[in-house]
Amino acid sequence: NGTVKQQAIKFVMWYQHEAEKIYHKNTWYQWNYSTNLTSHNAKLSAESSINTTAAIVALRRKGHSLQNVSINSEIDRQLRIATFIPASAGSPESEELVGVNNEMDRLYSTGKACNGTTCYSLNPGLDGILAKSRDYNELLFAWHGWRNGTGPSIKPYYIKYVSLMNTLAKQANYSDAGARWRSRYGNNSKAFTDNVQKLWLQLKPFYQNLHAYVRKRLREKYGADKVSRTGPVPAHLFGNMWAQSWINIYDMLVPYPKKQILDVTDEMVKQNYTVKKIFEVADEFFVSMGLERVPKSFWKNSMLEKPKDRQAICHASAWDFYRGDVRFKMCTQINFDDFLTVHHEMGHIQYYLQYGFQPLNYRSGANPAFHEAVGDTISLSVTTPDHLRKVGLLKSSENDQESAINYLMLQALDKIAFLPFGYLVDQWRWKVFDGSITPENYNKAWWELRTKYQGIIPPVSRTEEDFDPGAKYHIPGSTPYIRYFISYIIQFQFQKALCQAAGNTQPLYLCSVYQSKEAGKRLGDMLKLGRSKSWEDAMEAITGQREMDASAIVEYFKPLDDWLKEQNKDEVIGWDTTTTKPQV
Ligand SMILES: C[C@H](NC(=O)O)C(=O)O
Ligand SMILES: [Zn+2]
Repeated sequence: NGTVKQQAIKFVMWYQHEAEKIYHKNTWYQWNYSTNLTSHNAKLSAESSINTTAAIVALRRKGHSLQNVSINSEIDRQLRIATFIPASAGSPESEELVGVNNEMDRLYSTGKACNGTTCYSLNPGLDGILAKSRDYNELLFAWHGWRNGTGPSIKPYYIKYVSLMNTLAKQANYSDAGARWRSRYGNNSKAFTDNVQKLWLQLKPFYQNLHAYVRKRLREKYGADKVSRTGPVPAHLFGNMWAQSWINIYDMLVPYPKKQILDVTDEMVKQNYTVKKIFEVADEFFVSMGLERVPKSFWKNSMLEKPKDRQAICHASAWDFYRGDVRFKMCTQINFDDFLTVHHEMGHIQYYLQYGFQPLNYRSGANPAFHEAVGDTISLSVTTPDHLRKVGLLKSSENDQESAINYLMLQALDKIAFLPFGYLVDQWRWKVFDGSITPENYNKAWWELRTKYQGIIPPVSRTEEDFDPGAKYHIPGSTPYIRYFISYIIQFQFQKALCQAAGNTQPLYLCSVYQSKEAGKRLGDMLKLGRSKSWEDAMEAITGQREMDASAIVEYFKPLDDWLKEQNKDEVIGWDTTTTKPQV
């Protein structure tokens, strides 16, 4: 009954429905471990990963029970479109890898730094010290303590992880795990890494301009004996555990202190903001553009605050359980950092909702950077002075040039400060996977990259007993990182396109697409594609261009770059890397 094609499609529809149930169940076991880090739950999560692959393989085989060769080949063709099974899935190495990843996640998420009997976790705790303290030695305790409490215990697992990842990559016909990760951006790895390097070189002068200004301010604050005039800066003074975002030291860097200053954290605390309120503000923005609202189940199923009675992975993440079940896991605090993170994660949730109707294989970002850019693009509108006034988080209403420079400085401390770190993490990891960085020089190679790109040095000497990459979530968490570097650039491309769609006539940095249904349609149409089309097609759908392009971020920050050039007339730009020895 019915043609071969119709019978095959009927099977694949049934297959999708069954497969969604299997994936939903497996996701729950991973969620169960991430929100309750017991060894029992680790075992269940590893078992579930193995059972899932076996169940999916069995499900596909059901199609072949139709005993008709032409239907079977049509089914295989349809299945290749509708879903995927990693070639290495179900192998003994993939089972061992799940166990190693679970243990590294647990070691990272339960890491502590103690002084005497008082012990601190990262969140809340050490990240708050890095954000608020202005005491050189207190900052040093938190920075050094966190690295002592994570790296060394993770390192042996990491060495095992690298070899398993490479074995599985080879089973899937990749030269190494880095090549497998880069393949998500297209099949020309060299062209991809050349493109990414080109973007960095375009933005490096601006970063060094910002670095020179911040170094001067930190030297004024902590003294020339701690912060040299021409060398790299001690890594623990930037308000962030990895010196990847400098917004928490904005108060030391405000260009015009007498003019309007955004202090979202202060306003949120004053207004007794709740965690739920932050999520509602973010959700409402998407809805105002005609995009999807999060389902009711989201509020019931999500973990929005750090649990009191169990250990959880606090690094924020958004989860697609399929079947319309989308969730959040975050140890949210009431501050600007987390206000931005909530919008970032709500961007992932929006993508899940928009491509939820696609075949399983297409329910993913056009490339991983697209997934990271959605929420941040919306944040560019949400954090404009105009919108913060609308939601009551900014009281003053000046919009002169000096207030604009104050505002652009805050944005640059988040977006420009991040670029070298976003770029270097996978420069290190790709070399670890291809073997040019070996366990004997993991840490030395890490700090060479950190000094070369970020212009920072460790405040205390480091040895190969340390494993500082292990003190950054994404390394033990096995989450690729170049996606964030690319996202920080393409999100301005997206914002420029959405502002055009919304009929914006203001300078790009003042544009907000709040309530613009045209902008919502432009964004929604691209999100619905998932990865059913190439990322170049998706980029064209939203911007009209087919490549990643830094001109939008350059346009957005131009007034600040000009201002910094003026400020840095007598400063040395860049840093001499001879002084990689710590300042003691
Ligand atoms: C930029 C990156 N964001 C994320 O993990 O969501 C980070 O936090 O390091
Ligand atoms: Zn993300």
